[in-house]
Amino acid sequence: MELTDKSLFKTSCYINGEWVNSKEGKDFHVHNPYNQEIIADVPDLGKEETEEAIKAAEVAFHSWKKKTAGERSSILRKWFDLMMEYKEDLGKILTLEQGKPLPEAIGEIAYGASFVEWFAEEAKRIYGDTIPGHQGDKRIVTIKQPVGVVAAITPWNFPNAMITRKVAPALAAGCTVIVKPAKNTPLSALALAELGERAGIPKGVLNIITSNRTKEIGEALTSSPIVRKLSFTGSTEVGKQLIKDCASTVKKVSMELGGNAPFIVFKDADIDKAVAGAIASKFRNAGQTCVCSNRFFVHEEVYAEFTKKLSDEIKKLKVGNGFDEDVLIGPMIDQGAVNFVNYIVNDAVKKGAQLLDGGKTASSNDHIYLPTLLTDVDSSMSVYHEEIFGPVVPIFKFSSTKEVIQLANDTPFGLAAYFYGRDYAVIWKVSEALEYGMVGINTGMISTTVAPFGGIKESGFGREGSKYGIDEYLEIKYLCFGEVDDDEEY
Ligand SMILES: NC(=O)C1=CN([C@@H]2O[C@H](COP(=O)(O)OP(=O)(O)OC[C@H]3O[C@@H](n4cnc5c(N)ncnc54)[C@H](OP(=O)(O)O)[C@@H]3O)[C@@H](O)[C@H]2O)C=CC1
Ligand SMILES: O=C(O)CCCC(=O)O
Repeated sequence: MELTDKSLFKTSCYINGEWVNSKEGKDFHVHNPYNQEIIADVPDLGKEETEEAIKAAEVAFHSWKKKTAGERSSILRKWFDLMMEYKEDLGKILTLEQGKPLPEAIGEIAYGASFVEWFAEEAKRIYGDTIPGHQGDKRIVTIKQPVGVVAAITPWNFPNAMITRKVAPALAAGCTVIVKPAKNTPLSALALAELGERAGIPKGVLNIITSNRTKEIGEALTSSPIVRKLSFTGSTEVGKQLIKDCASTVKKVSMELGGNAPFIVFKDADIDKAVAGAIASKFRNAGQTCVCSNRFFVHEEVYAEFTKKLSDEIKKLKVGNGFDEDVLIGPMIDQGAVNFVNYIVNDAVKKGAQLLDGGKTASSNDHIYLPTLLTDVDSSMSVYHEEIFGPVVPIFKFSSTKEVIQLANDTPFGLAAYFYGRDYAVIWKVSEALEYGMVGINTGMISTTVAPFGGIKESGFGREGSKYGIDEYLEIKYLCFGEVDDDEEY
């Protein structure tokens, strides 16, 4: 892999403005998910280094919060500019450690950078209120202040954007941050820190801890009274544990957890558009995205047409090494992910589903799962209940709007939902009836910096991006001004 700037390939951690290694001299391997080759060794930090990072972030908080919004904004803006300048290099590092096709990886860098640009601007718009007093001698004002030291725990599926979506609003608000990236994809996080340093982020404001001792780091972050906020993206199971762990110090918490997105095709839908939307929403990152469509509900009158057209498109998807031209589906992140998708598909087939496409790994590479289409699927199968996190489309048949709303909502998750139809009376009703934080109507692509990203139910709480995203890193303080005696009349 050729980088225009080789110094972006960092293999040390970043704490208090220094590039550091493990005190115990421990490292762990980072693998290329396409061929399992070792691509780097990074520090396996523990509790001690985590506590040092927390301390550094606490010290830095006192000066960072005092910078003007304009000063914080211009540092963030420089960081954005550098990300865009090096987007090809950052994309290559991302593909190498995560596997997604290079154009998709570069797209993620631009997406990640867009949060930095957006929150550079939002830093200047942290407004308070004046509120009419409840008594004649009272004046009421609110101000917003940064919550303090933030911990961000991020996943491997978006190794760049899930960091910037948390760090940019935190820094804009005046908070300082400790990031623990996923152990599969630490290199993108370290490259971001390198560019952050070049942009002028002061020491201690952004700290990156890589570790193979996940639980130890998690406990050090969640038990610390200095850390006032935890923002997490990952599985619902881990999210629930982290919420419990944060209770002991009553931290402010944001959780962006798993999904089980329905994709509904009504009988009046534009079927070609629905097929294009299904491909876009399902196969992004080989299906390893929390907003990927998980269950496809298609009206019985258009079931055959939709299935045939989708199957034709699925056959065109090229799988392979993310660095090869025209590849649209790269490898799964690891063997565990391949095993899980295999289990989901085999369970469905055993219970009567028909396999129209895929259903196995590629003959050339057993970490690439072929795009898979299952029909005759029903609610007895795991594919109905579980987040697949892989390139599998299970199609269910429905006959009435009432029935499909019930099916769509029949899950503890509530992140994203999609539907295709033309009747605006139905569109409004369905939009309101779906118990999800985000709904795509006649589109399979909903993610953007400008809109609030987040879920309800067991998909979590809190919103990222948009004008709301910065609120997660702010506290509202209310000032009640009483009257001071003054003899003069005005
Ligand atoms: N909502 C989403 O975007 C995502 C959802 N998922 C779902 O979760 C499934 C499993 O994926 P997986 O990667 O295991 O997701 P996890 O939830 O295990 O990992 C996400 C992040 O949390 C960290 N983590 C895990 N356990 C702890 C802990 N006890 N304390 C502190 N941090 C912790 C991980 O660290 P480490 O890497 O060191 O283990 C990683 O940084 C997927 O198949 C998918 O269904 C996964 C990723 C993202
Ligand atoms: O799977 C995730 O958690 C990342 C969401 C990516 C997006 O913003 O669309």
